[in-house]
Amino acid sequence: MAIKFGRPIELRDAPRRQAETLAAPSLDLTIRLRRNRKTEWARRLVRENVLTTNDLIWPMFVVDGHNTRTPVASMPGVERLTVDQIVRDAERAAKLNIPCIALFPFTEPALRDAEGSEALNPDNLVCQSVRAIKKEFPDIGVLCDVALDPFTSHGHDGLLEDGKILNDETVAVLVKQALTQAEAGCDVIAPSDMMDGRIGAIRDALDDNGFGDVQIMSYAAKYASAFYGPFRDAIGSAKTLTGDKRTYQMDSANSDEALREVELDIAEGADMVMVKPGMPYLDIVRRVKDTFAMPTFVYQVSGEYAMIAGAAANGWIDGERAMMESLVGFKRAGADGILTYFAPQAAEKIRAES
Ligand SMILES: NCc1[nH]cc(CCC(=O)O)c1CC(=O)O
Ligand SMILES: [Mg+2]
Repeated sequence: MAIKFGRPIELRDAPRRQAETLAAPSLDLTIRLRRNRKTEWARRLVRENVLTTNDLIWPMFVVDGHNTRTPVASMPGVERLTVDQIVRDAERAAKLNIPCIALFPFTEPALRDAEGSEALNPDNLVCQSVRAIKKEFPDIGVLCDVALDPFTSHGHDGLLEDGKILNDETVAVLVKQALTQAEAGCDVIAPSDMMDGRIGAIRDALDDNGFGDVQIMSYAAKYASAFYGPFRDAIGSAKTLTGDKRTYQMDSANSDEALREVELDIAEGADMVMVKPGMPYLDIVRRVKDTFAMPTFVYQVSGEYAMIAGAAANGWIDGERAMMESLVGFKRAGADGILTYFAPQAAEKIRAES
């Protein structure tokens, strides 16, 4: 039915109802969208998007030591965990039915060097964690980030020469890092470095080395963002980072370019693609999902978490409602899943309400 000014065109010539009295004015509206919002049951009935526990990937920070949990100051409620404690949180994830966890290491400064060589140590914190988690909870998905920044003395994701990040030389190292993680038992390789050509190179190497079943989730459209600040505190690269990452991460003003990045990563063999950060880039999530119909993920990054958790801790917003609103917003934008530090809280809330 064609509609103009709130009155169906077919009804435009029909006699109008008289307003009852002037004291109680009544608009002559045939259509009132508020009817469907009147009651909780009706709101539930017409709800278009739902967040479920199946949508969640829980990022965790691992640190050397034993039986220790250290709060990350800029991420209220998030801690760095020793390997034994990572296994305890993996257990919590498994009990909450969260499908997948993501691992990020805090590397001791003494182990960092210009080449990020600790990334290739088969006994580094990430590999230790993967083995420990898989031993106790083989059915939970484990995702490992591929990039050199937790391991380099300069805090960049790649190899640095004369102030420049080398692309192809970095890709050669990332391939070795991915193989090291696959060897440890990682299920999903997630390159976050934004070098050109790394997805294809990693896919080839995985296939050639008997890891044909290891999935790749590409950080395909990753922007140079101020919202990564608390993460860099958490992995200890905030103070060491020289300069910024704008020669490899995307310019936040760009949208078409994100489609080109995603298209290439799909062509090179990505099984799943990701947009990062999340809340300021919902338009990118929507365009990527509509254009490629791929499993599309979004990372609600540390700074987004900090904004909500920090404001909530001050009593400025209702933290739980802001959390759920932000997460369903990703679903509405077309995301199939969300990497979020809120994963355990959100899963608990979903469970309590079902
Ligand atoms: N390449 C490393 C990496 N992987 C995930 C994040 C950020 C995640 C977050 O902020 O929560 C970063 C930081 C960066 O690129 O500087
Ligand atoms: Mg790319």
